Amino acid sequence: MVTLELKSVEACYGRKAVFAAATTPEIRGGSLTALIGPNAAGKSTLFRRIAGQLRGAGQVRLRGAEPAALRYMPQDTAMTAALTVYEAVILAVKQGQAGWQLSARDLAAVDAVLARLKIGALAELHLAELSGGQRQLVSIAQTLVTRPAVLLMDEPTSALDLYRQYEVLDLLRDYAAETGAVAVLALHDLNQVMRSCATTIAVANGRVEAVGPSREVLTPTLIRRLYGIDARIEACSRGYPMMIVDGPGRA
Ligand SMILES: Nc1ncnc2c1ncn2[C@@H]1O[C@H](COP(=O)(O)OP(=O)(O)OP(=O)(O)O)[C@@H](O)[C@H]1O
Repeated sequence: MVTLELKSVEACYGRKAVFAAATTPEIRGGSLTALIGPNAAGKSTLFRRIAGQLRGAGQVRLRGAEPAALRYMPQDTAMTAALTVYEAVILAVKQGQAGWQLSARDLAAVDAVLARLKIGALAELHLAELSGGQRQLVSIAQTLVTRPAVLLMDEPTSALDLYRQYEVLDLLRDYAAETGAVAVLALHDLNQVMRSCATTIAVANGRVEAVGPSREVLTPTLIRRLYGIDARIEACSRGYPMMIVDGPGRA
């Protein structure tokens, strides 16, 4: 079982502290965890701190996996446009590996991830030729190809059409269930969170405001506190909880 836990974690840029002491209970692998909060709340900053790109006091405790088995997919992925899709995913396989030789296993992993994301037909295209959504799917392929034990994905569905958003979330949920990976996704769509993510971490104003099962955390009270929005939680025709937005909260 892979788990991730934050103990009084500080995350700052120079003297500007975004989090002074973020603490969570153990986040267990095997299902998706949402990281939610308003713009500039610190979601990307917390990912960078967990991924080791920012330093600070406190402890990021990873159990059941090595730090090298963590992959962070930033919101804006810089891609070298001269590469083809296939080459870009190969490059992701070789990251952290010694040497440039490709094994049959590496090639099979690339083929498998492209097939799973249904982008095999794009393999020979250059990244510059892709649409925004296609580029996001390639980033997801690069993130998943090494089968990481910990995934931190910053708004992984933001450029995808509605069908693809749900397809990718289902794929990530299946991946976490199959591998036992801890998978934390920063998401803005709370309906997607309620449908796909077992656990939710809510952040705002440099604090972890709530952590727990999504259905318990995502209450109208919390939504109003985080976003200033009046909302109700009802059930859709398939029984999933749905947030109905009534509008900005009245003073
Ligand atoms: N490189 C940086 N240097 C200094 N401050 C930064 C830097 N990156 C982000 N910040 C600041 O840190 C705070 C948190 O930003 P962050 O990008 O983590 O928010 P977020 O929750 O991911 O927002 P969004 O939902 O808009 O993507 C903001 O006040 C932002 O201005």
